[in-house]
Parts: sequence; structure tokens; C-alpha cells
Amino acid sequence: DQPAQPGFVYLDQVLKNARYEARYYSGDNFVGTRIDGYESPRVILTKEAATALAEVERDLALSGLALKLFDGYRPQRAVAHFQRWAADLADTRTRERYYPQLDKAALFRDGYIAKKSAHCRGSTVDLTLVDAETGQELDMGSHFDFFGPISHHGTGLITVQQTRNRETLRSAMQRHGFEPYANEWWHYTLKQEPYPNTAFDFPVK
Ligand SMILES: C[C@@H](N)C(=O)N[C@H](C)C(=O)O
Ligand SMILES: [Zn+2]
Repeated sequence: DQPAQPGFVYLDQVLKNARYEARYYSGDNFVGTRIDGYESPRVILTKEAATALAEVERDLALSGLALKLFDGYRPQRAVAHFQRWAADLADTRTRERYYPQLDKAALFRDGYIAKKSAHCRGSTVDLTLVDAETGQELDMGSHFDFFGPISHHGTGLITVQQTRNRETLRSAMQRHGFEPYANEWWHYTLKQEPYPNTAFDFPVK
């Protein structure tokens, strides 16, 4: 059971105790619908990124924590879908939940959504921490894909405990070769990514 693209794997075949909430498949996301290129709720990554994430998982298990994945490999056609949505200024259905302080035009300009997304290279993940037993998410001070300063690393807008929770995720990811992204506490890219110059477009099946 392998993705069509050689060099890529399904995370559910590699991780032992991860939870999945494939938000671009489910439609529960800032566009408000299923995103082009997502044909199944499974999460795909390069073998190298998946192997590093398995180390993160083993590390966090020692503290009673597990990973919850929101997104991994993202087909280029999904990015095109995000761009079409952003260009439709009349559609503000999800604004209150995802970008209440920003205009749609700012989402690409301010780096919350990328036209050339690292996700398309297959070694980038969007994820959070959960209790390994109950699956309850740790409080990170803002939710996945909330676009605004409160989601930045180093923000003073959250509590000490929320800062600690973000730091637990960040330090575990960094210990195993992932780099954080300043604007989004949930977004990490493997530093030694195997396809640094390739944007893939095979669908997630
Ligand atoms: C859209 C959000 N989940 C995300 O991944 N943002 C970064 C900047 C990206 O689009 O690559
Ligand atoms: Zn991301």
C-alpha cells in the first residue's frame, strides 16, 4: 500500500499512534470545501520526512504525547485552488474563523499561504500535539490555519502554558531535523528534504 509517486509513503504506515484530521480533504478549512487534489483523508510524505517524524513520535511518547496531522504533501493543484479562492473577494464565508483581522489579499502577501508551497515538495507537515491516551489536543493558543499574529512563534498574545505547549512541539521537531516557520506554529519542513526543487502534483489518494 504505497502512494503512486516513488519515494513517498502513507504516514499511517509509518507512525504508530498518530491522529489524523485531513482538513483539506474534509472541507473543514479556510476555503470551506474539499480542496482539489485531495481524494482521500490519508496523509503522505517523503520517506525521509516520515522517518524523521517517526523519531519525533517516539521521542514525544516518553512524555505521554502523540502527533495529530492536518496536512503533509500537498498537490500543486491544491495551491491553485487556494489562489482561485483568494481571488474571489466576494467569498468571505470563513473569514470570522480563519482570518478575522486580515483581508483575503493579505493571506498570500503576509506569508500565511504560499504560491510556491513547501508542502508540494513532500517534506512539510502541518501538525499539533495530543494526549497519547485520549487524543485531546494541547492548547496552542490559536487553532490550525488561524491566520494572524497570534499564530506566530514568539507571540506575546498567548499564555505561558500555551507557549510551553508550542515549545514542546517545536523542540521535538527541531531535535529530529525539522525547521519551524515563523508565521505558523503548526508548519514544519525537513531541513534535509530530498526534493528541494520539485513541486509535485500527483493527487492524494
Ligand atoms: C495554508 C497553511 N496551512 C500553510 O501551509 N501555509 C504555508 C505558508 C504554505 O502554504 O506553504
Ligand atoms: Zn503548512
